[in-house]
Amino acid sequence: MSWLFGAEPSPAEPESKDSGVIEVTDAPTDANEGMLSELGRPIGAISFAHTAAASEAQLTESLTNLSVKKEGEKEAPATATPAATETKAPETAAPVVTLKKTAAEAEAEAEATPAKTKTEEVTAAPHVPYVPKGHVPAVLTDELNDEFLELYGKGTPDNEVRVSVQRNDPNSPLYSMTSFSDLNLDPSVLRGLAKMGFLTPTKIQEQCLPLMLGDKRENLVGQSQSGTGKTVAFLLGMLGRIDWSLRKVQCICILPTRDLAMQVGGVYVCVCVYVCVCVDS
Ligand SMILES: Nc1ncnc2c1ncn2[C@@H]1O[C@H](COP(=O)(O)OP(=O)(O)OP(=O)(O)O)[C@@H](O)[C@H]1O
Repeated sequence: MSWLFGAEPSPAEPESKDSGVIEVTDAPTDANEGMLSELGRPIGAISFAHTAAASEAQLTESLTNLSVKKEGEKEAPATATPAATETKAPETAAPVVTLKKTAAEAEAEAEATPAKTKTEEVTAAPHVPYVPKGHVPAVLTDELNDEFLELYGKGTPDNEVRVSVQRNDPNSPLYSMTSFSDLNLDPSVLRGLAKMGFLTPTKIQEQCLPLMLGDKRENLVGQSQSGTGKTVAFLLGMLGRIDWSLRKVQCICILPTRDLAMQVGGVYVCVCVYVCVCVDS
């Protein structure tokens, strides 16, 4: 499953000299297995790669192949997709950001583990473009989207309490000293984050975002425990790289299952509530 991020169509479409595509994957990796058993809780991984100047034709072909693969195979690993093979090998090794959890957090999370690790059968479904309900024009009223925030943005009341408690614990991976406004993000994105109640980044976000959004275009692999904010980390990394004036595909997000893609799409809708970008799957 892939998510495409691009700017809303505009009349003038200047060619960008730097029209590379960002590919993001979010999946558990085999390399995590040791840590999984050590920590007793799933550790997700995100990877963030800059693909040099892929043409729209290449991109369309990659996406067509992705759809074909999806129908022909039960679940193809994200790294085996044709789109992934377009990625140029990084000149230097991608930085790896890994966060370990505290004993207190391990205990608190032990109860949630069965639900998080539960695997579901994914049945092959015809490819139907997904249009998020919250995909609306950039100019939005403050009343909009409360339904989405409830569904996706803040999670269950239990989760809200858990997240807010941990965010005040300096030993928690959810704790962070910096603010999103220090991260050079578009004001509309900051507004969306504030609407979700996200004022400061979690640790994985704090460490990954400067690398993803810095002047030097670095590829990155990030690992942290489940529920520590990786999804928002890679979404912000993509959004921070989009040139809003272009009406071409600029980001592809590859996810291992349709369910996860829907979930990430929901978060995207919340974060982008004040931003005008198109999403397709
Ligand atoms: N900066 C933030 N401030 C407050 N809450 C946040 C922040 N970032 C993420 N959250 C919340 O923390 C919870 C977990 O985030 P998220 O699902 O992105 O974690 P994850 O690491 O991607 O988890 P998984 O590995 O299970 O996919 C969600 O309820 C999300 O809304």
